[in-house]
Amino acid sequence: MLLDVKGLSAAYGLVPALHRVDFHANAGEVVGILGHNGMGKTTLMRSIMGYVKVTGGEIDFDGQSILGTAVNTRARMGIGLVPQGRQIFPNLTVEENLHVAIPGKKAEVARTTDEMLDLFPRLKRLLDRRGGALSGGEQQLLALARCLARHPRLMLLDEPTEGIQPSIIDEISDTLAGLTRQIDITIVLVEQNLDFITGLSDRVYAISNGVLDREIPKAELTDASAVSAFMGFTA
Ligand SMILES: Nc1ncnc2c1ncn2[C@@H]1O[C@H](COP(=O)(O)OP(=O)(O)OP(=O)(O)O)[C@@H](O)[C@H]1O
Repeated sequence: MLLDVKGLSAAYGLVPALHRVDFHANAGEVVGILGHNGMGKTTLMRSIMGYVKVTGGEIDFDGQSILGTAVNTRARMGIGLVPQGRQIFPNLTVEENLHVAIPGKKAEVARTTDEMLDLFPRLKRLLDRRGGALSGGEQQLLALARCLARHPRLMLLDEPTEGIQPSIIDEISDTLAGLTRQIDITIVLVEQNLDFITGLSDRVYAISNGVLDREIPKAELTDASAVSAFMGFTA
């Protein structure tokens, strides 16, 4: 098991956002977490990355507790986050956006940039374009490349389809599916898009009002009313 989250709770001041969340991801898996707006998806991703101070529970990464460690430490251990809204630099070019994400000397930066362009060939012809002038889908590819440039073992994806045209969503899905075949990576993604999540994930959980403690059985994922019940089971 690469990531094991046990009884994780988090709050904003006195307002609880996560209640005893339990889930895990095995090495090489794609794990999807489905939830409506405001259910705690972003808080969960940011808690695992270390941006949100948790109030209880445990997060083990590769058999080691990472609670209380800094974001940088978790990044060095091999955890990467592609944040909601992508947060690329709008005034830097695609190439510059990649370069600022890659640690190391010039040769290492050039080598890793080439590696990312092989994984995301669509970015090749966009290298000189400003981040702010990319479409939502292109920005998402760049955000994925920036995260992968640090060679994480676990990639956390916060709503990768948000604000992206349906036709490009399929391309993002194919790209992610291709990645899992090309490189050694474990993915945990949070989403509201059922088709996207079921198309990509080996296992799917639902989060509702900060509660996540049950996996949705595979057979139920094709039954919209069963999925709705899972998504609202604690409401
Ligand atoms: N910085 C904050 N301060 C106070 N409350 C917050 C903060 N961030 C989130 N919340 C609250 O915590 C709950 C969970 O929010 P979160 O952003 O994790 O949900 P989400 O599932 O990612 O939603 P969305 O899909 O809208 O991004 C919500 O009730 C939200 O209003």
